Amino acid sequence: MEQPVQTEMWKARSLEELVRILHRLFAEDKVSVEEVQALMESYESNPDEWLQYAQFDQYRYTRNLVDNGNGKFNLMILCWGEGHGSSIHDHTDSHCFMKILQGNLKETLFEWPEKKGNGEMTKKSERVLRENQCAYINDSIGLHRVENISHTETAVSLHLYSPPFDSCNTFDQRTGHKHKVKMTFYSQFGERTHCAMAMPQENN
Ligand SMILES: N[C@@H](CS(=O)O)C(=O)O
Ligand SMILES: [Fe+2]
Repeated sequence: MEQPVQTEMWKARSLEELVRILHRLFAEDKVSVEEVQALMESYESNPDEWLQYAQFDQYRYTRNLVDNGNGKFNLMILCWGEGHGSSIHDHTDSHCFMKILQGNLKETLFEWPEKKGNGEMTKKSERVLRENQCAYINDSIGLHRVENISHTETAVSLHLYSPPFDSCNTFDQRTGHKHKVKMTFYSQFGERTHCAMAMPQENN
């Protein structure tokens, strides 16, 4: 009988421990997507540990930097008010892990538009991600839109991007046309980011 490949199983008992193990994994030359996903899923969300990073905005979802992973990854907490959502976007050739810390998020997958296309984008699938679940996406899987469809509950998610990036493309669902946007942090390490220039918050 074939033995299943034994990957090391980690359990992160706190957010701090999760960050510590992530640093260890990303210090290696090769990082396993499955291992990172399983590790992030193993952390049982405890609001006491992440509340300091969870800063909400009235109008749109916020991105709050938790750790810069020694340059190898960015770990951040995204806060979604009732009805907040992203546009359809790519992930700039990075790996993207998304774990739900509180509430539910709907993820809709789309195909990349045709090079010279000019029509409605093709929806591939949709699903609802629930507390403690960890999803994964990269550009070869496709594009996605993420939404907190609840009108009564906020949602909080933990995202890991490797390598880190600060811009991505957003796509118009009707035409497939893309538009490069810069992404900013609402807070970093628990401190509200100062906007030196009166720059509008340009998430996707
Ligand atoms: N990739 C998005 C969040 S999500 O909608 O996956 C971001 O980093 O802002
Ligand atoms: Fe995303």
